[in-house]
Amino acid sequence: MISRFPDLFKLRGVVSPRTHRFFSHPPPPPAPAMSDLRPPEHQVAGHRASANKLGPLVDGSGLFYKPLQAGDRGEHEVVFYEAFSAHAAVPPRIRDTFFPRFHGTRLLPTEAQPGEPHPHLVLDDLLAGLDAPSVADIKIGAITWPPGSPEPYVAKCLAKDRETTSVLLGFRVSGIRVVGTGGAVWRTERPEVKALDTAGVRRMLRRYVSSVPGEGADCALAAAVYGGEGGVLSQLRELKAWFEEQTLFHFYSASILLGYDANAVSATGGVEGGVRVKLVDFAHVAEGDGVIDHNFLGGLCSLIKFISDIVS
Ligand SMILES: O=P(O)(O)O[C@@H]1[C@@H](OP(=O)(O)O)[C@H](OP(=O)(O)O)[C@H](O)[C@H](OP(=O)(O)O)[C@H]1OP(=O)(O)O
Ligand SMILES: Nc1ncnc2c1ncn2[C@@H]1O[C@H](COP(=O)(O)OP(=O)(O)O)[C@@H](O)[C@H]1O
Repeated sequence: MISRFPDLFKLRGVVSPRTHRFFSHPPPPPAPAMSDLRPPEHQVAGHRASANKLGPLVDGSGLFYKPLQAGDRGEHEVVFYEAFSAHAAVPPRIRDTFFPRFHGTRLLPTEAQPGEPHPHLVLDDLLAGLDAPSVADIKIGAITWPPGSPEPYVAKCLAKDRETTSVLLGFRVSGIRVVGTGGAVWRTERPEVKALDTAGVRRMLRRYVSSVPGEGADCALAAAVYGGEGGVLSQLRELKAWFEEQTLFHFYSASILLGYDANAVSATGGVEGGVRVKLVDFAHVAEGDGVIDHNFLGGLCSLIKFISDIVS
């Protein structure tokens, strides 16, 4: 195993990883047929599956299949999930509330590589069961590359962090999809989100909880989705409390994924079935080494402030 962060294996309480154990976890459900696999309709950011590109797949069974990325990145993400899933010091409530459950890895056929099955992480589909998912992907941290990254990669990330709001705000919006009244879907385009400034980020966070079509933002759902018991704010604060303590992992380039069912927002407040606040994308997680993840924590505090301003 070649890993940029070999010490991740040495974390206390971690089950030692064996690589290429693509069928090593609790008996996996039967492999889906290629005809059942499709790119997730609700994906808002990241690499997308197409005829010549690998990307995540779903099969409607409640599972999300993320292809292992090239180089050591894919294996690194597997190692993270194995370490995190088994780590004795991770509170079960944090693991279960804020992270997708990991079901091991699996070789799957893909359209991009016919005849050459590719290993995929098998995760819970975080949007499963939502009738009309409104989704936001927010990449946390002013710095998005882990220590020890090769210089060209650092330069590429630094350029993106500067061009976007990452450096300034400690987070950037990577993609949003909102289901409005009547089922109309509004979603961001890549060039648009990349060009967002502070005012643009504020606009997007308002748009996410608005029911009007197009660009408008009435924030009609802000109290239900962002505020209240179990809303986004209270969950982010719970997550923040853990980040104020945890020194196990540094979550470079990870995103917070928000999800709610636009058809389940109650007029009297709250969202039936709750609002989902989850972390995704762990290809660049580094060892915490006894130090707080101030990069993630700072971005999280900044996001909390933006959202609480909208609620109030
Ligand atoms: O592959 P690229 O150049 O399109 O960049 C990916 C980004 O797409 P972008 O072009 O910025 O919209 C992509 O950005 P989004 O998630 O789409 O915001 C990720 O940052 C991805 O990094 P990783 O999956 O965390 O390793 C980025 O991949 P790497 O830069 O890590 O290769
Ligand atoms: N477990 C999951 N369940 C549902 N959707 C997910 C899950 N993980 C990721 N996604 C969707 O896929 C997108 C990209 O995921 P990510 O892990 O960030 O991939 P990449 O490494 O290509 O950036 C996210 O923005 C989100 O829309």
